[in-house]
Amino acid sequence: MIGYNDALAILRNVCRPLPVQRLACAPGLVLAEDVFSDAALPPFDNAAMDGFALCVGTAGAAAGSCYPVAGAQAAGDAGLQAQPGVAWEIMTGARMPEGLDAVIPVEQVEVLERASDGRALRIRLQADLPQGQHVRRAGEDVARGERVLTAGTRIAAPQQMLLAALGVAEIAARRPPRVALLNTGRELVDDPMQPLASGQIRNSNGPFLAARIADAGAVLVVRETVADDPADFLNALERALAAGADVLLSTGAVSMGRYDFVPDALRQIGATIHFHKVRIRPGKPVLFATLPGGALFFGLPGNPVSSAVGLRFFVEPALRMLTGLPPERPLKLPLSAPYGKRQGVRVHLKGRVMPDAAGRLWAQVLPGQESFRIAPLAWSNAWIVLDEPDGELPEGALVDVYGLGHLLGLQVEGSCA
Ligand SMILES: Nc1nc2c(c(=O)[nH]1)N[C@H]1C(S)=C(S)[C@@H](COP(=O)(O)OP(=O)(O)OC[C@H]3O[C@@H](n4cnc5c(N)ncnc54)[C@H](O)[C@@H]3O)O[C@H]1N2
Ligand code: MOO
Repeated sequence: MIGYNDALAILRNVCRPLPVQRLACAPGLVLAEDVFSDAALPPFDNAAMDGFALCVGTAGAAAGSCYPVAGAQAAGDAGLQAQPGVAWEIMTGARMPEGLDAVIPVEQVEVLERASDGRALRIRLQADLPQGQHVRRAGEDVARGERVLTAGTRIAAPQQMLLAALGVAEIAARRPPRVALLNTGRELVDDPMQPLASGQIRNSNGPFLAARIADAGAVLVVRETVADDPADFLNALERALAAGADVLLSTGAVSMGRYDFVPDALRQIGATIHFHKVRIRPGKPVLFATLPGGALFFGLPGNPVSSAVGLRFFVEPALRMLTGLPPERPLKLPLSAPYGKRQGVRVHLKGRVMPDAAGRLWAQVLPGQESFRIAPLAWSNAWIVLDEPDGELPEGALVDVYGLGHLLGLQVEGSCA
């Protein structure tokens, strides 16, 4: 049986990034090339405050100085040339009139004279005004030609904001992978309203994995439940491929039981099985294959937590490889209590990361680590991963911690005080 690192090396060899396309900017795309700005941000000098714009030079202007006001400049008004010695009323974001170099906020100005429409005609400064005050300079945020985003960045709202500000309509990117999910097992019931017959259980892996696949930046194109019949399974596989799936996932039927048909069914259609069974817990029977047309196939074990580990530690790294995201790195956090690791394999533990009263984070191994126990999974907010070999870990030992999803980060709420 291979170890996790060898399995990951096989994934790296097999998973080729999806083709690069020119696509309209949208959250979820992963940049395939660096983005350089062909505009400056801000695009022109503008006011950071509502007030009055003046030319004060390097000496600045002193409190008490008086100025006539030539007019008003609002956001959206085109540039204009200011005459020496006059002020312009100005609004936040308005283009600075040419020749003016400082803005005094309206709160620091006394209006000495107003027109009949209320417009200020003459002002006195109530504070000193240094050159450059409250002026946002062109290019201060982003210079023209600057590299603003690097290849391998996933577009989320902040990147979308930057690209929108720069007027970038299209990027060289990789689309989200398309994933199909087939849950196998004649015991499974999908309809929550359907009473369970003897021996039946509800399909809980299906909704869990569907939600996790969306969180993992992929698009679920097919989700089916199939009985323990290889022919039904292969038909469902065909439908998934016809729907354009890049990655196919199955749950169940991948271990040693009499009805564990997935490996044989895959061989029957000429799939290449790269590995089956990895030295991990839970999730040992995980299988990875390439289908004849090139689509990737992951056979996840049926036990609920085993399917979760299969998705998090095999499928999600593969999704990163397909989209050109760099490998994930775990956080290192201290264990909240001693833990004796005796499983003889790499383990993925349902964990809870919580801040103590001082705000320091601790990683707790939750009780109930068996792979059929889903209640502790619902209380977990992290995976604690302990690699081979075994050993006694004292309280405070630094361990590898992963968020629940590769794009979710660590979501810490509440406190254990
Ligand atoms: N003799 C051996 N038996 C088992 C071994 C082994 O090495 N030798 N491995 C065990 C391990 S570890 C795992 S994990 C499971 C994996 O089995 P399968 O992948 O073949 O899964 P099934 O037998 O179909 O189901 C296992 C378990 O999970 C429940 N299940 C399945 N699908 C769902 C679903 N969609 N929602 C909720 N629960 C599901 C199913 O009812 C079974 O209880 O094999 C061990 N056995
Ligand atoms: O490895 Mo199984 O996934 O322990 O239950």
